Amino acid sequence: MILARDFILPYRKAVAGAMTALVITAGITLSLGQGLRILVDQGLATQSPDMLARAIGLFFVLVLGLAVGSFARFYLVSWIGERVVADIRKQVFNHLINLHPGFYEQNRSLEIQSRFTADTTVLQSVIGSTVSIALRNVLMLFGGVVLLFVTNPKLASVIIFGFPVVIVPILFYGRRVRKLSRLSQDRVADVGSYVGENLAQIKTVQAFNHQPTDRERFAAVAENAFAIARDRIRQRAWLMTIAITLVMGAVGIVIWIGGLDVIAGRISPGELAAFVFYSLLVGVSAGALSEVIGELQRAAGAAARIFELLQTTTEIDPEATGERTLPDRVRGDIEFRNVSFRYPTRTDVAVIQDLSVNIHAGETVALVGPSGAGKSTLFDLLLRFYDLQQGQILVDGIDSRQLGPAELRRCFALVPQTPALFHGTIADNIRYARPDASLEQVRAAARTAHAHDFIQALPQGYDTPLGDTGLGLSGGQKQRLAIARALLADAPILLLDEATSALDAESEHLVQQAMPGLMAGRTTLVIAHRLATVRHADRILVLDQGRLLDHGSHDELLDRNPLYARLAELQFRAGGPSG
Ligand SMILES: Nc1ncnc2c1ncn2[C@@H]1O[C@H](COP(=O)(O)OP(=O)(O)OP(=O)(O)O)[C@@H](O)[C@H]1O
Repeated sequence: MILARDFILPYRKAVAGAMTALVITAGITLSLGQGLRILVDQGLATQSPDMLARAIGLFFVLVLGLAVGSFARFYLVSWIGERVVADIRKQVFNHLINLHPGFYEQNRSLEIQSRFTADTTVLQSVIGSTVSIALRNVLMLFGGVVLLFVTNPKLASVIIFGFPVVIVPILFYGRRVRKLSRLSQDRVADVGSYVGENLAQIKTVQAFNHQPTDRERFAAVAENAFAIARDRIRQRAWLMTIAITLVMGAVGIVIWIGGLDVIAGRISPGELAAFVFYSLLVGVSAGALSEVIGELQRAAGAAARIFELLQTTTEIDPEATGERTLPDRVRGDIEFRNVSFRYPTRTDVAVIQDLSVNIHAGETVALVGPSGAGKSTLFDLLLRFYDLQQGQILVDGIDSRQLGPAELRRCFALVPQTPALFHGTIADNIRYARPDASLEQVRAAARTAHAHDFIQALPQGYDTPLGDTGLGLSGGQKQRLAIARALLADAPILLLDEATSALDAESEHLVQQAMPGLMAGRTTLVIAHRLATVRHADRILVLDQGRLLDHGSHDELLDRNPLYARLAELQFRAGGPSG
């Protein structure tokens, strides 16, 4: 299996060390019974302090061995668990971050996140402890049974016959407890997600005075969790009671039968003591094994889910290097040649239909069309998030499919409609495309993007940490950060998706002012929502239902294209200084 081959085999030395420690500690634990026998028979029964001292001496040697062995076992096994899980997490992340974006449309990212964290944690606890507990107890169980027979075959036979009577009820209740504890964990997760959802939306909750309803609903969730937990506790209490009664009852019977043998002189007291020790050991190991079996099954499930993720193949491999490379200075010519495209999840709709257009280096082209016309899809295709079914997209005359995705994407800087900000400082976010950029370069980009002033006004300036989603910044400020990032990326082609309505007039004015600096010397494709943008564009492409209806300047299109005239009237908000 992949787990053993790819992840555990590299650490075979640690595994061998752990196994050795495991066998040694199990051996010592088993030999403690023999030590006990010597202690009772030679140390105590002979009433000789010398013999007692020797027996105790042996005992301490064994204990020392056990202590050292347990240290090695615990350290090595836990180390392997943590090491393997760190490797798995890295490998899964490296795989996920390269998967084609389409994958995330078919799989909920929350689900994938839970595989990533919860399932790897299960694996970690299993590799880092459960497997070792299981192996140790298997060794103890078999060793214990063998030594029971070695110590006293007659009593051992009594135990073996009595074993099922003790173990079957314990297994039965053990299974019920396990089932209930899984249910109970699920209910606790419900409690967690209910709290998480409501706290994340706290303003909506309070604005609509929804607290009484939430209190009631949450009470039900919490009470439900309690009810399941109560059942589990009750079963567990029964399990404990039955286990103590049966195991101790069995021990009592053994002591009784064995005691009679001791009195009759058929066996020594030490033998009886060792025997009781081994029967307890066997009982405890069997109990422990029954507990970890469920855990091992859970781990098998977790491993399967993780490796399923690793085995999904990416349709567009960003690591792949195509057969061609671009020159150092890309001019930024783009050509769509008879491009047709359907999304893999919805093959019945042709989102782009036989689209051909030439965009020249340095040109600013506005994409305009009703919602769903396919404007964003063109960006996705340019960035090769999806592959075309028909036609070609050429950059500087080279078919983009002949370029490796990484080679292709270095030609583009993207400013999405909702700017994506990441955990880190403002400077980190601007540096996103060029992590090695100096603070001076970051500041220069921010100045051109008209972001410098508001950044300076923040208490920590460029070192202000942003929350996961850029919490604490206005829509316009986020947009200008995204522009600064694109500026610093310094790519020959700019893909700009204008925000539709997130900006107030003032921010929009600033964003508009930042535009010329951004567009200068670059080929710019902009999904336009503003009059100012279309007026400034060299050319406007009018799209409808995946087709290119027309192209030309604002005034030409107003005259001759009824769809454009309608869009111009309805859609373009005259934001910022119009041209
Ligand atoms: N990932 C996807 N899977 C399947 N269909 C999609 C996907 N993304 C978009 N579509 C469909 O493709 C069509 C074009 O969508 P696209 O987002 O390109 O339009 P748009 O012109 O950018 O619209 P808007 O201005 O509303 O953003 C729409 O009908 C949409 O439903």
